[in-house]
Amino acid sequence: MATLARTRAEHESRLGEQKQRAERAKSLIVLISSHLQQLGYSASADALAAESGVSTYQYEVADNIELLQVLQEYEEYYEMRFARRPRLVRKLGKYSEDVAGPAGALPKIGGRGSSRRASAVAAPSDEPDDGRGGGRRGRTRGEAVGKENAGAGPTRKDAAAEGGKGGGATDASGLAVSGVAHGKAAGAAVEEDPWENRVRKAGLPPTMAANAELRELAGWLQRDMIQRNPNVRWDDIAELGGVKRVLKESLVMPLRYPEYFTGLLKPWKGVLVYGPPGTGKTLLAKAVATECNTTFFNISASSIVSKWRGDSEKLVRVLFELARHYSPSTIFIDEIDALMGSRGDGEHEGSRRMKTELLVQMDGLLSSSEQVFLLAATNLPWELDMALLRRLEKRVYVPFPTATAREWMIRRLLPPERLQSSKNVQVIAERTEGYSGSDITLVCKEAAMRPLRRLLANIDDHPNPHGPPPQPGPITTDDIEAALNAVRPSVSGLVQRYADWEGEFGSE
Ligand SMILES: Nc1ncnc2c1ncn2[C@@H]1O[C@H](COP(=O)(O)OP(=O)(O)OP(=O)(O)O)[C@@H](O)[C@H]1O
Repeated sequence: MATLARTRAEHESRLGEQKQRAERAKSLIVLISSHLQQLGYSASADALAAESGVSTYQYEVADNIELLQVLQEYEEYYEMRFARRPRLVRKLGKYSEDVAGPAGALPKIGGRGSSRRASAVAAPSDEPDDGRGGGRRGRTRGEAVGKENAGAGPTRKDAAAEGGKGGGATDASGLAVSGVAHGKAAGAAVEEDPWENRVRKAGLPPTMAANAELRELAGWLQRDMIQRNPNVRWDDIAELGGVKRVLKESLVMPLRYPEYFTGLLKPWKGVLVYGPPGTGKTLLAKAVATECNTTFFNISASSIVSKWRGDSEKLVRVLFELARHYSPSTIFIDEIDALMGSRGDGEHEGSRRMKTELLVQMDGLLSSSEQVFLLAATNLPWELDMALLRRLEKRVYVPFPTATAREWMIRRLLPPERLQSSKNVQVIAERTEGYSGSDITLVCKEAAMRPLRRLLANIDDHPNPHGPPPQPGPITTDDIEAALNAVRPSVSGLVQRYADWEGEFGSE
């Protein structure tokens, strides 16, 4: 009954999402039509109405809204978040000349090549490295598509949220595919992705395909937990050289050079990264996934516990079975302490069974040569079950950032042209000892927000939509001071405890 109720609730939520998407698509057509009309392209606007089937003449754009403004606000948001302007379109080289016709001619809407063009919207910058570390590096093996899809910034949590919203699209083979193709929902470039390809081709293991309950669990994992190339490079992560080395050695190199990792050197199957919250553990997992090009299961333990409480044992079994089926695979379990805290007397029976299942599955990995790896992250390693700890053969501490790492992060977030004085970078770096990477992001965001707040307090309520938007002033020393006072480090006082635990259980 519980399963039925859940299925019904999910179905209703999917219908709601579909309706919202259809509404959004209609609004977009009306906005584009209005924009075309403003530019005098009324024939194109008529063609758009005819081809889309939206009776644009029945709608008007609501007050204070227009396409240019929507784009402008997106640009401002992006710049505030990622400290650089988004690149909205780019040239397609020879392809563009083939399909676009003479310079200046509007492409036929819905015609050949239009989806390629639309897909380039919101592609991240591909400028060469600008010295702030945010630029693009040359593409390497395994990096094929993610640049277009992922942008430089969105986090796993963002991506998971997108996946959650993505509904339950299934392809002809009954496979849930929308989560595998996050980029599609976002309207980003859609090209063959090696992981997606692998998942599609492999379908479901026959035992799962034949069982409705297991199919449901597999569908959720495929839809919400398999992540496309997360597009985080090692160079996007400040310092942490020792941790990167261990992760490369344990999870990346064995896949690239399996011939070296045999016998005594057979690869580690379980790696634990631990340390204070916000220090980059999830980023590191994404870098592993980007580098290895494995099928990447990005699991948040708390989402398993909250969504599949009663079925979590089965879910764990299905997870590992799918990972084997789509191997090479990396299973990243974030907040593993939520799943595998120490076992106590008052523990719920279902939870006990789920933990036992995870241990059984880990044993299966450790004793096999299958290319399936478990990467687990926790903020509180001392709360982990000892039996699990023994199976996580490599344990690596992810510490708070050093002054140099902090300075590097701040330079990326607050480029010099935003600052009244470039000395402010050092001021923040010196004053943020004991802050995590995510605390530093908050400080920089708060500092950047203050000039914008001043601007918004005095802005004209009816701006000229065609004029250049007013720009916020520079971030002043007072803004930095206020931001440092407003954002305190989210964790303090545990450094010694981490050091003690590392001394006893660490294995770097
Ligand atoms: N070493 C780093 N280099 C660059 N950015 C970092 C680093 N550490 C943290 N950050 C910033 O902090 C944010 C949070 O990092 P992340 O989610 O990887 O931390 P976490 O250790 O997994 O946190 P939690 O334990 O709370 O899940 C990142 O998105 C990034 O902006």
